[in-house]
Amino acid sequence: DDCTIGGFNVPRGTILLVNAWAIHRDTKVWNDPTSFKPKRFTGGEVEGHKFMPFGMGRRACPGADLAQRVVGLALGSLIQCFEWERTTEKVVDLMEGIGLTAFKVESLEAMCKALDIIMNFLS
Ligand code: HEM
Repeated sequence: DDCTIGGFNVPRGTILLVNAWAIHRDTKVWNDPTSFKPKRFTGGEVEGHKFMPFGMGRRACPGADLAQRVVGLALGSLIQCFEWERTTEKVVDLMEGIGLTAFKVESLEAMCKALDIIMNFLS
């Protein structure tokens, strides 16, 4: 049906796209939005509820629980099983590119070496 959202009249049949990118960077919504502050998401702090990488509501991503477990597991395995080094002393450029998925403007180059514990496991 026709409705009003945030003061805007939205006619029935309109396709609405939620700009999660902008919401995630909105200073009215987040304290210091572009800073890396993992504590935002720990201890049930309020800020975590405003994070919506998997969408929200009825059509939210049904794979969110699986994805969050796999991302943590993959990242943890990479950190625990390998020693990582940068290829240069240059400060890592964290600027993101433009597109549908999040990628870096400058690709991250790194060297990794399997730790003994994982070498034993693999052999
Ligand atoms: C880090 C990984 C992932 C991210 C960031 C992600 C993100 C999203 C987002 C933003 C949507 C759209 C939600 C909306 O329309 O409001 C979506 C939809 C969907 N995702 Fe994911 N997703 C991920 C992984 C997965 C996985 C692992 C599965 C399946 C095993 C999955 C299955 C789906 C499906 C079926 C939909 C469509 C839901 C619908 O339209 O009703 N996703 N996802």
